[in-house]
Amino acid sequence: MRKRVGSHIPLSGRNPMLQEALGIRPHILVLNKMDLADPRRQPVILEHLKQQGCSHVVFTDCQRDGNVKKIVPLVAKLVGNSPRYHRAESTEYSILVIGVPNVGKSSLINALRRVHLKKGKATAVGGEPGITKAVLTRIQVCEKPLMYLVDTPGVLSPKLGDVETGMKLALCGAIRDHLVGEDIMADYLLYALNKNQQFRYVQRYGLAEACDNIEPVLRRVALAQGKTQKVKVLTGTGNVNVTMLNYPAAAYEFLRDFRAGRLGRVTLD
Ligand SMILES: Nc1nc2c(ncn2[C@@H]2O[C@H](COP(=O)(O)OP(=O)(O)OP(=O)(O)O)[C@@H](O)[C@H]2O)c(=O)[nH]1
Repeated sequence: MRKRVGSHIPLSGRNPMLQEALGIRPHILVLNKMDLADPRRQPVILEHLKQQGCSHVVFTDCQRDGNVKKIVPLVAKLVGNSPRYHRAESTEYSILVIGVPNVGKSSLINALRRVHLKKGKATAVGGEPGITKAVLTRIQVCEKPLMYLVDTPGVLSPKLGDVETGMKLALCGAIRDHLVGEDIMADYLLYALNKNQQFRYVQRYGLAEACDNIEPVLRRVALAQGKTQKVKVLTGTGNVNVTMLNYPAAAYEFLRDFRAGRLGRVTLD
């Protein structure tokens, strides 16, 4: 069994209840989107996870297949080392992929298929007739050893520890933007970028210097990206069309830039 969270949030993305449910089952932690996270933080993160009893960790980039090759041998080794899973009659592996929404679970399956089967988009091979595909569908990802993955819908811990954890998950797309509010998320993102000393936004948006105030940042984003809207204003002498900056659209753009790595590599935890 296996689970994964994003490299942006290697700690906040983990679900304590899953940790418990996994128990002694062999599992590895895949930290995907490593291309978006700060590589200098990797050793500290690994050490922290090790202290929590999580020592099988692989950082991956599923868009460029980075480190994807490491997964199958590690899974085979862990299962091989677990006496409970030694069943001579069966040599296939069925692995569950668990992770918060948007972390790249489907992308991992596709990447594994590209690497091991030289095939692109995943096709379901073991769907039981009559059972909704979305519920449980096994997808072959490797021939030797014969390995299947079962994709699961993204799961979130029913109780998020604190507000900041929720914000980090939202920034990574695990919680729908509108539920939190793009403006509040943009504000938190600016705080997080400054805290991580990641100042690429200053140059990208043509700001004079780093700042703690979201308003001038969004103003620059809106101007740079042409995020304006015409608003009709009623005056005593008739209606006037005024061009206003569209701050919500600018906030959305700011979040998109971050998620695409255009604001630099950041590890939020
Ligand atoms: N930069 C980067 N983006 C990635 C990587 N892996 C996946 N993505 C992107 O992340 C987004 C979500 O990927 P999915 O594979 O759909 O994620 P998921 O976990 O299956 O999502 P849910 O089904 O909602 O739980 C997509 O836009 C992917 O292109 C990666 O390693 N690096």
